[in-house]
Amino acid sequence: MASSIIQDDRIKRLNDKDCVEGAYTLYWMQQAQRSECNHALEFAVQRANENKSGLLVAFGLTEDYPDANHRHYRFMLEGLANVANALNRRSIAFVVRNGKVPDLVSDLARDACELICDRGYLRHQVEWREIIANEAPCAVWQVESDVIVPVEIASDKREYAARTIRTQINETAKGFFTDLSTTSLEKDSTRLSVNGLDLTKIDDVLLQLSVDDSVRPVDDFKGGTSQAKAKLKTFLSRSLGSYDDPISVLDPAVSFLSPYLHFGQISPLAIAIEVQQKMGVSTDAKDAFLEELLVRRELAINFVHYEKEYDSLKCLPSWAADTLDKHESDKRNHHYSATELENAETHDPAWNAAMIEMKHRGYLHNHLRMYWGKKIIQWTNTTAHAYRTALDLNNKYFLDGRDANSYANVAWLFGLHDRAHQERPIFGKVRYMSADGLRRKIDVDTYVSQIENEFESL
Ligand SMILES: Cc1cc2nc3c(=O)[nH]c(=O)nc-3n(C[C@H](O)[C@H](O)[C@H](O)COP(=O)(O)OP(=O)(O)OC[C@H]3O[C@@H](n4cnc5c(N)ncnc54)[C@H](O)[C@@H]3O)c2cc1C
Repeated sequence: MASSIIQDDRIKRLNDKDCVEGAYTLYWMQQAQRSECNHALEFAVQRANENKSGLLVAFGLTEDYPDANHRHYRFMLEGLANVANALNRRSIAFVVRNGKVPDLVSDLARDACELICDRGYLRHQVEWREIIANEAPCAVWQVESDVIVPVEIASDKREYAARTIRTQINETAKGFFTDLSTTSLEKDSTRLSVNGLDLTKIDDVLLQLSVDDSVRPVDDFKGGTSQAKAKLKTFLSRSLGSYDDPISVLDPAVSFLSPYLHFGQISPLAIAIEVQQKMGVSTDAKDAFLEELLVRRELAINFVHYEKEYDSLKCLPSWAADTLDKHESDKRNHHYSATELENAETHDPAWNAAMIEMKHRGYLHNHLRMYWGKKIIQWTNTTAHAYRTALDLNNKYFLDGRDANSYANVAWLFGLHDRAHQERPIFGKVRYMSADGLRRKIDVDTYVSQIENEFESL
């Protein structure tokens, strides 16, 4: 059922200042880059109507966003162009400005009655909110919209594994499966005059930005909510029903939604509701998908929220750190530098194909990500070097990189959220994955020839 009610658990005051006289109510959009099923946006509309003010939505584009390159910026700008059109249709003003995010938001906050922001969980996102809540002369509200269950409701501590958070998250999720309807903005705000970047000319915007352009945009993924919804529609009609079946390499039954989730171009709640409501699909298939979207994804968010060292090996459980340490000097039969790995110059055609696909498509199926990452541990000389190489390549090439999922899953390769296994060379008690293990999951030969055919000439 559609409702404009935003659960109190999603809302938090970030300072104790009052609502003041101002030219507009300001929504600083950063994580939830969408106009649909965005609790922060709907809350901002409600506050603007209450304040009898217009609504300005502002996005801060910074050239030195951690680890971002041309591939990420283009995808994001395509999404922001979608947001601009959608907000315009709702008579809401939207501005994207380039600069230091806290400075440009604080600048706009000087003329605001109130400021509303959404919620990302990485270190710099938290720091930006703290600075802005301090500097804004008005009340600042945070509204959490990129999880199904608000992170502190899911758990009040860092969880050990999926098994320790699953019951609580599945139980509490029931209270949050409420679709969100839109509230009309009473005061047309499209005439608010604020200068920003022209999103009808993304190429020009990209030329103005000094960002790393060594990683090119990809053909298979275009950014934006409309693209995300098209992917979801295809997934629901063609693949959800076989989500719990073994994968076909040529046509994997996955949603391809991770880049859109990463940039907040689609809401996890909206996806989950559509999955639940889909007729003619088994409960097992739906549950298997929700295990990933709800339990695993929100376990990763629990991890970056409660673990300060989420991007360092210090985050590992002690059993994993100890066993890797004990086996660090074990002999490696193959040894590659970070450059050889990045150039896909190993003896293993399946691994090379995965690296090539990652570089050119910006995406890999989960089984291939596992194999790719486990082999980096096996073929590099220290755990620290393996961790840094895997995380750097992950964040450089994946469109969904630099996400809570990136940090949790790269650390998972080294034992995070996992249990001890039978001890073996190099890995110690950390889970191992062999080439045969990959062969049991996918048709490796077909996969390798498919990648060679598709990307050989590039
Ligand atoms: C070494 C390694 C690195 C990874 N790096 C990333 C990364 O940088 N960014 C990223 O989003 N995911 C990462 N993952 C998790 C997972 O592989 C991807 O989320 C998934 O493959 C994305 O494809 P999809 O959207 O088609 O997934 P689907 O199977 O359609 O799943 C739907 C959604 O559920 C979530 N999900 C699926 N699998 C996982 C998982 N294992 N853990 C947490 N959430 C999951 C994602 O949000 C995904 O979009 C990594 C996994 C491994 C093993």
